Amino acid sequence: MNNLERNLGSLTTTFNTGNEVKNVGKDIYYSTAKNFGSRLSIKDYDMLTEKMAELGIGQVRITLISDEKIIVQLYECFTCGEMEYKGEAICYFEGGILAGAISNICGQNMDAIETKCNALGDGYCEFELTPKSIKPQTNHSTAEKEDNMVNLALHSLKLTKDYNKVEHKTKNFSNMNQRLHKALKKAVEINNFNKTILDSMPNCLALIDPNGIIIKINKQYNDFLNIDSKKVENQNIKSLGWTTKYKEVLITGNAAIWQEDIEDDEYIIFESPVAEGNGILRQLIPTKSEFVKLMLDKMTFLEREMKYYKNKVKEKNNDIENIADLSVDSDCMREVIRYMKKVSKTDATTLLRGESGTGKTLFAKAIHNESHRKNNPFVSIDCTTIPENFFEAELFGYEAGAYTGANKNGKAGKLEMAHGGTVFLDEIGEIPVETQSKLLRFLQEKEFERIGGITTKKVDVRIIAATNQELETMISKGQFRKDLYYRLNVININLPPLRERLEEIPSLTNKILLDFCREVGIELKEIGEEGMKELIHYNWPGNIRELENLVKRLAINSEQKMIERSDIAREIEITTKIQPIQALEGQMNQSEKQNIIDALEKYDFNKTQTAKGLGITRQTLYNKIKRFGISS
Ligand SMILES: Nc1ncnc2c1ncn2[C@@H]1O[C@H](COP(=O)(O)OP(=O)(O)OP(=O)(O)O)[C@@H](O)[C@H]1O
Repeated sequence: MNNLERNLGSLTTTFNTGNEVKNVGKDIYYSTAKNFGSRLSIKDYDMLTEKMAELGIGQVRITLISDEKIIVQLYECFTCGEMEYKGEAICYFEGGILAGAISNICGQNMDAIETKCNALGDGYCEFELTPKSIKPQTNHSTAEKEDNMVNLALHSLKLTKDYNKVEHKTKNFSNMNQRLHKALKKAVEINNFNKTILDSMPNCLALIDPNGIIIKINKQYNDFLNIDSKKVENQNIKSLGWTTKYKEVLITGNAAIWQEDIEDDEYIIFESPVAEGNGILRQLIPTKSEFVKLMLDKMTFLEREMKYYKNKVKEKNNDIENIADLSVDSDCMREVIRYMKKVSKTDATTLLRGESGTGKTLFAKAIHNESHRKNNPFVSIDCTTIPENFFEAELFGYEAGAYTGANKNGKAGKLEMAHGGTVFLDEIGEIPVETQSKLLRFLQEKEFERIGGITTKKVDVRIIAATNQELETMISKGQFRKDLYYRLNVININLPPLRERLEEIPSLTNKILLDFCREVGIELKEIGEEGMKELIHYNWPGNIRELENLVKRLAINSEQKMIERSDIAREIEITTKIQPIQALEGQMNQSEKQNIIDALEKYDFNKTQTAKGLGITRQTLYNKIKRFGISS
C-alpha cells in the first residue's frame, strides 16, 4: 500500500463515519488534503475554480489576490454545505486542498485558515491563504503520475457523499415505508378484529354496500350457505336471488324486518342501516334461536302490559256501574248489596272473595262509584299479569336510576296515580311475598318510598282487593302474610257462586241478552220459560262469565227471535263436554307440576337452570311454582 492509498483510506474512513471530523486529527486531515491539492496539477485560478467544481469540493470565488494573502470563498462546500450550525469552522479538508493547489499556482508554500464557515452559520466558507516560510514538498513527476488516482479518489469521495445523501433520502423513504407498513398492519389488525367480531356473532351477518353489493359475510352465513364466501362477496345481493329491502332501508333510514321460509325452516331477516347510512347490516336469525326466544319473552311481557292498559282504557270508556244498576235478584245478593252500600261510604280496606266470574271486579267498581272517591281514579291492577320483579315498581314506583332499563326520570307507581281514589288489587294472592311486606306497611301507615327513593310519600288511597284463592291455605304454606291478610280483611264481602243463586239466572240472562243485542246491533232475542229452565238446571262452574258467554253465543247462533230450549241444551252440552277436558286439564296440571318438581330437584333448586332445562323463562317458572304451590 503506497502513501496515496493510505491517505485515501483515511479520508474514506472519515466520510464513511458521517463527516465526524473530530474523529480525525485536524492537522493530519488538513495536511493530507494539502498533499492531495498539491498533486492536482492545477496551474491557475481558472483551473482551480473548474477543478474544485468538477470534483464536487465546492464553487470557488477568489475575492482577493495580493502579495500578502489570497482570499477564497467556497460555496456549496463539500464538508459543510448541508450542515447546520456547529459552532466551529470545520472545513480542514477544503482548506488543505486549496492550500495545496494554490501553493502550486503561486510557487510557494501557502497555508489556509478558514475564517467563515457554514458550520459557523455564515452561509458559505471563506479561506485566507498566506505564505508559509517552508516551501511545500512537491514531487511533480509523482504527482502527475498519480494525478488520475487523486481525481479518482476525490470522485469517489463525491460519490460516497452523494451515496450518503441518497441513503439518507432512502432512510426517510424507508421510515415512511415503515410508517405505511405499520398503518397497513394496523388496518389488517382492525380488519381481523372486525372479522373476529362478525364471526363470533351467533347470527348470520352480511354487510352490504349502498349499491347492493355484498361486501362481507361472517362465518355463520358462510356455514349456512355452505359455499365459498368468495362466491357471494362482491356479488349483487339481488343477483343471488336473496329477498332484500336494502334500498328501502337506505332511503328511510329505518330497519326492515320480515319472516321467510328457507328450506323448510323459518327465519327472521333483519336489515338495518350502518355506517351512517353508507351500508346495510343484514341478519338472518332462525326463529328457534335463543335470541328470538328472548324477543318472544319480551313480547309476552309487552302483550301483558298492553292488555293491562287496554283494560284501563276500557274501564275509562265503560259506563261504570253503580250499585243500584247491578242486576241482583236473589236474597243472598240483595244482602250483599245492602252491605256494600254501607261499606262504600267508608274508606275501609275491603276484601272481595268469590269464585272466578262471580263479579268481584264489577262490584269493586260499584263500591268506588258509590263512594266519595267516585270522581277520582279507580286504578285496577290484575296481579296475574305483572311479572314478579315488576310488582314493587308497579305499585310504589321508582326513582331515576333505580335500576337498569328503568325510565331515566323515574316513574310514579299505581298508588300515587290513584291518589284520592281507589286501587283495586285483583287476585291479591299473586303478589310476591317481598312486596306483601311493603304493601302491609302502606296499609298500616299510608306511606311508602319509591324504589331507590328516600322521600316518604303519603297518598290517600282506598284498597279493595279480590281473590278466588284460599288465602288461609296460602298462609299456612307461608305464601301469604298473615298480618297482611288481617289488614285486607277489614271488610269481607263474599260473592256466592251462581249455582247458589240460580233464581238470578232469568234476570241476569235477560239483561245480558238485551245489552249484547244492542251492543252488536242485532235483532233483540228472547229466551222463554222453557229455555230458562234449561239454564237453571246447569251448575255454572264459570259463574256469570260463563252465563254471559253462553248467552252471547246463543244470540249470535240462533236464527229465530225466540231462542229455543233445544238451542240452549245443545250449547250447554257443548259446554259440559268441556268439563272432562277440564278434568283432563287437571291431570295435565298434575303431571306438569310433577315435571317441575323433578326439574327443580335435578337442578338443585337453581331457578335459572331449571327454567333453561324446561325451556321456559324464569318468570314462567316462578309463576308455575306459585300456581302449583310448589315449595322451593
Ligand atoms: N250482577 C251482575 N250483573 C251483570 N253482569 C255481571 C254481574 N256480575 C258479574 N257480571 C259480569 O260477569 C263477568 C265477570 O265478572 P267479573 O269480571 O267482575 O268477575 P270476577 O269475579 O272479577 O272474575 P275473575 O275472578 O275471573 O276476575 C263480567 O263481564 C261482569 O260484567
